[in-house]
Amino acid sequence: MILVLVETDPQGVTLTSREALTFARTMGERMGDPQLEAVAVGPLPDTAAVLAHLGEQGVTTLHHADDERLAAYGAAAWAAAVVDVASSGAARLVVGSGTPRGMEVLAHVATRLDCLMAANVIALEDTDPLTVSRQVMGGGVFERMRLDGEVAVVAVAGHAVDPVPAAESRTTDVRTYEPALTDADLLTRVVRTEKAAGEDTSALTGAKVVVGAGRGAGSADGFTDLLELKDLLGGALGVSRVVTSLGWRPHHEQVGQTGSRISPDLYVACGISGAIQHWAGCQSAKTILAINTDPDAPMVTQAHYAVIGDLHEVVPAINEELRRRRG
Ligand SMILES: Cc1cc2nc3c(=O)[nH]c(=O)nc-3n(C[C@H](O)[C@H](O)[C@H](O)COP(=O)(O)OP(=O)(O)OC[C@H]3O[C@@H](n4cnc5c(N)ncnc54)[C@H](O)[C@@H]3O)c2cc1C
Repeated sequence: MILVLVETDPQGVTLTSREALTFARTMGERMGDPQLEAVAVGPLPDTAAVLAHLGEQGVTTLHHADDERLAAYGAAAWAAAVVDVASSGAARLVVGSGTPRGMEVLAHVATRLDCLMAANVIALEDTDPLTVSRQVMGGGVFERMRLDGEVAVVAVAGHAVDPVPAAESRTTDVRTYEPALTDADLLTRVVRTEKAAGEDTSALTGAKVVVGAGRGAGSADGFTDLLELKDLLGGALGVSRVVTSLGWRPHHEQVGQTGSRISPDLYVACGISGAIQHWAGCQSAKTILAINTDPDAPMVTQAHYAVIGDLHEVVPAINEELRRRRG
């Protein structure tokens, strides 16, 4: 059995957990172990939506740890709940998404199961022995890792795969259980959660088109055409750290290792050099168009398409053409 720890939100199973489900299903199929089960811990915001997502991914059973002591997140308690299912079901793999919570819980799970763990995994290379590719150093370096053991824990890097539905959807059975929790499991618990004011990154991380801007914008006043392009394409603005450090744009627009990770269909990177820390946040874009005066800038050499030129000339020309075509 392949067991996936899923995180939920009011829309059902989170995007990164659905990605982890797709990844786990593919692993199971290649390992000859297609039995895919899920575990969710604590209250579910919308059970029907969660089950719809799980059924679509081919999950046969949802193990729901429903215990009031789990209402507040705590890594050790969540891990105890996951280990309960993994041990009783003899899971061969425990998979989850590489979110901060996912990583934290899975690290506890691997310790409790005394088994191997690979984090930031982006691809399955081989099944015997289990070999995966993973990204490190903020996505700038790729490693191949072999896990010589019977059971393994895998944290899947965000946006490494698309959440593709299974060939056949399932009706997912729900098994509610109360995991065995010790006092020690409950020592660390979240007591309050609050959103940082003005730091809503959802428009950027969920955008299908992102117009990126770097130092090449020139100044805080240099964004007018870039913002117009963003509006014409129905997208979001993303910027480099130089731009936020200089105070030209707010931090929640930053893309990269210390900003948001984006995976749009199109990333138009204007006046951005493509430093490794920026690349870490945009490398999952399906198509990258770089606009830059330097033909040797890493963003240009790694992009699918590039326009070599001054963004203050190129972007207004694109905007004009888009407006003309739209009449
Ligand atoms: C620990 C750490 C974490 C970091 N995290 C991040 C992060 O999350 N995100 C991030 O972005 N950076 C991050 N950085 C900073 C990163 O290393 C780079 O310094 C930064 O990404 C560079 O921003 P930039 O490309 O806008 O500027 P520059 O590197 O100065 O590049 C500007 C580019 O614009 C081009 N250009 C200039 N004028 C024009 C013009 N008129 N038209 C077209 N092109 C023009 C130039 O040719 C150049 O390629 C981090 C650094 C560290 C050390």
